[in-house]
Amino acid sequence: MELTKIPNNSEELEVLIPDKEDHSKPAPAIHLNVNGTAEAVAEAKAQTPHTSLYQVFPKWLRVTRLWFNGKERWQAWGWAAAGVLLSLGTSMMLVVVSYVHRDLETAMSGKDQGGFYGAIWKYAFIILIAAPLFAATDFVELRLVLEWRRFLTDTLMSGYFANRTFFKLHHQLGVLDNPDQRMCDDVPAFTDASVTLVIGIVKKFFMMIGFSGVLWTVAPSLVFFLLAYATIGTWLTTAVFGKRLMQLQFSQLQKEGDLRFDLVRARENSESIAFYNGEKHEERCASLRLVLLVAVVRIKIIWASFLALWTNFYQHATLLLPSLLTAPRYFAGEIEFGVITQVSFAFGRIESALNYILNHLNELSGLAAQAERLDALLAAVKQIESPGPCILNETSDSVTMRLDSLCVHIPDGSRHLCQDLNVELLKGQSLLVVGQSGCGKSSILRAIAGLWTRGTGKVVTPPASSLFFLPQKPYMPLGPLRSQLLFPSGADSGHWIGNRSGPVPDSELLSLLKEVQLSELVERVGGLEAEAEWSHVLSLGEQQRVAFLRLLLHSPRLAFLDEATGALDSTTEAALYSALRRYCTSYVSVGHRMELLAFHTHVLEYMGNARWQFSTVEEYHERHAQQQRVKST
Ligand SMILES: Nc1ncnc2c1ncn2[C@@H]1O[C@H](COP(=O)(O)OP(=O)(O)OP(=O)(O)O)[C@@H](O)[C@H]1O
Repeated sequence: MELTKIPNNSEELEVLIPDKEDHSKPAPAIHLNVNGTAEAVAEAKAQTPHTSLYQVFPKWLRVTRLWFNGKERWQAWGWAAAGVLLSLGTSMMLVVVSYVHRDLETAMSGKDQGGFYGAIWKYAFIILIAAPLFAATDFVELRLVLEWRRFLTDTLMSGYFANRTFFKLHHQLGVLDNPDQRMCDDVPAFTDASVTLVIGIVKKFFMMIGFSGVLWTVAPSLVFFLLAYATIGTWLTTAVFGKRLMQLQFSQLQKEGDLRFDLVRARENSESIAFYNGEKHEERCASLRLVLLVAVVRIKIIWASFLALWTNFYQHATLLLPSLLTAPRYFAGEIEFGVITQVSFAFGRIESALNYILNHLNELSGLAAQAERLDALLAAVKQIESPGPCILNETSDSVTMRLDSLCVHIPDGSRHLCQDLNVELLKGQSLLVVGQSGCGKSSILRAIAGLWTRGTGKVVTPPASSLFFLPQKPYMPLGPLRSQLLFPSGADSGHWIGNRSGPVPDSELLSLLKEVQLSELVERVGGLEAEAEWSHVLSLGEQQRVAFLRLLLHSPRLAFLDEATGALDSTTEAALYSALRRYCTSYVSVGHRMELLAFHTHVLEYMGNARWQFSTVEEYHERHAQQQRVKST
């Protein structure tokens, strides 16, 4: 094991980095976004918010308003009102219990048998009412958390999947870590903590009102003392611990998400990693993530311990104060013995109510971190919804495809891949995009599909429902073979495909499987309803043929194929393109093989320096023949 120092703001922390092969060697550099541990911590620090607890409050309100001001607001307010009313009931019940206690103890100390049994009966009656009241409070709180969580996750997921935000968040912004973790983990934690803390504050507020009355009648000075004591204590504690704990909580959530993302990525790419023997690298990457996570949690534990030390000291400092103040009056015979215990009880309740924030600072800082992360996710989704000046995507029923003065930038805007590109494709025409690797062929398709919006100019195509894109990497969703063939339409929604009125018949699927040269597949895997991990069970070429079948099935007005047959041999590729010409009148392909020219009417060729040449296939051949002649002379 190797000891590495991870510096932090005010303290340095030693963390253990396991080095299983050679104990004397330092861990090798791991290429995450950073070069080493110290940089990783610095990066994490730069990403954590530098806001105080009070500054996070508007963000918490923004996230909370989504439900309470949204279309389900009546339900939201209904659950919240029920929660508050029940809290009021339970708090009042505790005040009543304190009076019964007082009577009970006074009766015992005065050897008043009748008073004692009277108090016992009262107590039994109160329990009869209190038990269902407390159970109902729990029920309402749990439902409130659940309904809020359902709404918030659903809203965030709608935003995430709308307008291909999930793609743009990942590829364009690149600044928001783990949106999936924010929706799955942060939302339930946020709703749970919000309900617990808000209902807790409401309960404590009612309790404080109730017990202040009790205390006021006996020792009004104690009420003033408590108010001043709690105000100073809360202010001091949040100022010293609040911001730091929130930052650490934020950082911890981020690190946990990163670690899980690493492990999920390793699972998704298990075959490639195994072929490369890359497991050591992956393990080291994940170990480093773990080291960073543990480092943050260690610092958090230190701060939490200091907070616990301070709150224990702060709370116990006043423990005997009520007895000290009321005992002289008891000895003088001015008050009964039960009054002393009631005052102590009321004092404790008011103190815990007033110091609620102080006692729950850990939870509060966790909630602040979650509010910060959810607000950032909402802001990122909103930013994507209104991206500012960008490529205009227009739809027209009378146009097959037109690019007007198109200029496509890479997502960070640092360079452009095409400039002033003008292309018009008429019905029945097809276009092959050619050029060296990395010149921007796929990016032009991304811009046409509306995935990349950074740039200028205009793209005019038929409506999205008449287009079909085949990406470089075929996607195999979970589910039976039938869903693989029908994707992106559902297995029970044949009417989505080409305005059909019913599901796609099996005979049609079998004949299309024949077209893409996969006629034996159904029998081989055990029928159309057979389920498997298709991306592992099928070869890349088979996956590309399944994807091609989807295209034939949907027979769109305009299809886009991004090296969609790259894993196939030339004969199969030619067979698929022959089928494509029968099923689809216009299409745009990206490809490297020159044999594909035979299946297209036009070519868009990369000429260097972000310039492209649009011509017919004949003009393309003529141009290249001329270039050959120039070279040979
Ligand atoms: N998300 C991204 N962020 C930044 N740059 C990107 C991103 N995706 C692609 N690029 C860059 O844009 C350029 C064009 O990429 P593109 O995928 O369009 O190339 P291509 O011509 O299709 O390449 P190939 O033939 O190898 O598939 C490349 O230099 C690539 O590094």
